[in-house]
Amino acid sequence: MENHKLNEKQKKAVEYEGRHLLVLAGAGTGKTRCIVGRAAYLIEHGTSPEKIQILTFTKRSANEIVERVKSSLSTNQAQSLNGSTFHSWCNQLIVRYPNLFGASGYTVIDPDDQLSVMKMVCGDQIIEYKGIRIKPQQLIDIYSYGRNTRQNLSNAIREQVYKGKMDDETNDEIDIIRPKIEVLLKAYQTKKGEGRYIDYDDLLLVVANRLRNDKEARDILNKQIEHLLIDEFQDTNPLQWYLLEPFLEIAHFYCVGDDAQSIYSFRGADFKNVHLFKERVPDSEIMILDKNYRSTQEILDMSNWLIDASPLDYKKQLVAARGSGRIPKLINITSQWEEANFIAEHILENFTENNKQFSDHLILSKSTYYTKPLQAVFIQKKIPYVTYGGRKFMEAAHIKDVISALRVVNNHLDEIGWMRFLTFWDGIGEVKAGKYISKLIAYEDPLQCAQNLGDIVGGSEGEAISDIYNTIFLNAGNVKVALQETYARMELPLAFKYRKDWEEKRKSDFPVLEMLGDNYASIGQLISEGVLENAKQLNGAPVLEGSAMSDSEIKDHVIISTVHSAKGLEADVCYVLNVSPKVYPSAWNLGSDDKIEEDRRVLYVALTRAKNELIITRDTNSISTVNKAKTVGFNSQYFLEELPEHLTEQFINPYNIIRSKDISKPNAIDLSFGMDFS
Ligand SMILES: Nc1ncnc2c1ncn2[C@@H]1O[C@H](COP(=O)(O)OP(=O)(O)OP(=O)(O)O)[C@@H](O)[C@H]1O
Repeated sequence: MENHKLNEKQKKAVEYEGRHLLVLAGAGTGKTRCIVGRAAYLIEHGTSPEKIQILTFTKRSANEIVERVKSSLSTNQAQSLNGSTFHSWCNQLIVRYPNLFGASGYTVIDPDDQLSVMKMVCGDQIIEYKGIRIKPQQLIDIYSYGRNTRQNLSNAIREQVYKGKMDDETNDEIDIIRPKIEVLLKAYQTKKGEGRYIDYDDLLLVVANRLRNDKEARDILNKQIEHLLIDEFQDTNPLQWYLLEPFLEIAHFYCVGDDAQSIYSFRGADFKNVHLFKERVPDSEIMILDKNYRSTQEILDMSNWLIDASPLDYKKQLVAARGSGRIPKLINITSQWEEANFIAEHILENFTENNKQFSDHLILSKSTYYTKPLQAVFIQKKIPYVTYGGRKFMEAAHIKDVISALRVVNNHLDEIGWMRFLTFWDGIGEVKAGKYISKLIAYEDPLQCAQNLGDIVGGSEGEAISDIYNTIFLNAGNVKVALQETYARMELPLAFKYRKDWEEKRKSDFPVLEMLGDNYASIGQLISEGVLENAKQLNGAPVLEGSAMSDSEIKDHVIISTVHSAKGLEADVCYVLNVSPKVYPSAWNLGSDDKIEEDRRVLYVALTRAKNELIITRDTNSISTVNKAKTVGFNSQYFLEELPEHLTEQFINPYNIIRSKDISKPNAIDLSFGMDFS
């Protein structure tokens, strides 16, 4: 099993006998390996897998860890091991104990739906003061930030609207704007209650509040959970801690984290959870890992240099267990097309000549938006790729249309669901839909809706809508059939609505959706859990976002990821894009030391993903602009400004790298034909 490949310190951490442990360790030092090893160790030593809960930040890493535990054990002992995100774990608890948490009949709404509710609440009201206009999305952000950081409304407004400024003028403005925001946020909460909606953050609160206040709930879960294994502990936020705290008396905590990789403060992450671990967690210990097994020393030298230049003291100097390798390359480019072509050529060369697979290549960018030219070049050159950090399967418009029909059968008070389902049909606009909805939500149950829907809507749309509603109602116990029947009835209008890219992109998602239906016992479960899952990971059926190649053909693909979605990933060759002034750190963040340091950690995470080859690109135009700006006293605080020369090898024009293999003057052609005519 995996423990055999553990070093002394890792082994000690895996076999920890005490109550609560934090494994504090640098990039690539085996934190994931420790979680995998710990779960396997516990199971091998008699803990039943159902009593172990692994908590991660993405469904992808949860699946990966669970799969690794399973394959590291000789029998299928780990079949029922559970790994999930905080949100989906809470959701599972709520679904498993509907009475205990009192949330049955509630619909989980995703961020898009949250925005719809907020828009309904705002109507035509506008909050505007001194040139600052607060839009519904910003209201959601303030609300979510306040709840995740457990800070009061004024502080949440300060962070989200005023970039954390503390001066008197800002204080006065916050005092004026706050009451208007408060009214709308309270109206939003009321609307959620009326529609029986719970948003993602509510999932955590529902569980946390119950456990904190109810001994019976703690006793019940005490029988259910023995060990919590928590990945990326540096990125837990105060709300997550509020949820975890009551579990301290229920379960053993096994946390792994790296303070130098904390990159989620904009969602309220607080790496004090790492620094204050011993104070907050009685009966706990901290163990440290420092030997890096992922990268060669040259890659670590650059990463160490970056983090060492921080005013924060991370006490991190990673040492490569693998020894020395290639020096990182710093490629200066003049346009994104040049960058895209260089990367595409480099990958193709590796693929055809160096025996590498596409999946040996990982491309990291701060935003997916920046990678659009790269994606276009990949499509053109037929390089298969997937993107991480893009839109989720269940959040795509065509999927949400079909799901909206199921939502209104599951909860006929679901106004967002009704709005989407009714306005899907030609001839029904928002005003008409609003009138129908007020009648529909006055009914006591979905059966009455089923009986009256046709009459309320009237005409051919009324017939179609009522037919779908009744069909779902009758098949509520068989999610797959309900989905098939719904899709069969919506296919034509769907194909029309999305005619631009129906055939090549959207249509093929529906067999996946139906397959997904098989995993759920009820429509309610599909809706509440399905919105939290990324269907890409389910049943091993990949749904490619962006690539023109058909999904089933591709097993081997390049990964294009945002740095934020790249936690835990690693690859032989890594390209870190656009490490330019004004990007690292971002020009937006220059006013805040905390944000500059977070950008530094983002770059650190990116650099430390590479195993053997690290290729960094940067825009020469922005360097020359910054140089000019420097003469007038502007300081970009660019991270690579003082980069010591020996840490990287620099190139000016990337084509030189590919073409430098050729000589500059053409030889005369040598036509010795090699045919022996003797
Ligand atoms: N004891 C070991 N012997 C050999 N290889 C190891 C050992 N421990 C870890 N590795 C390898 O080192 C790499 C990094 O390990 P892992 O992903 O567990 O680190 P991590 O600390 O979670 O990294 P990060 O936080 O940067 O994502 C992996 O390829 C892993 O297989």
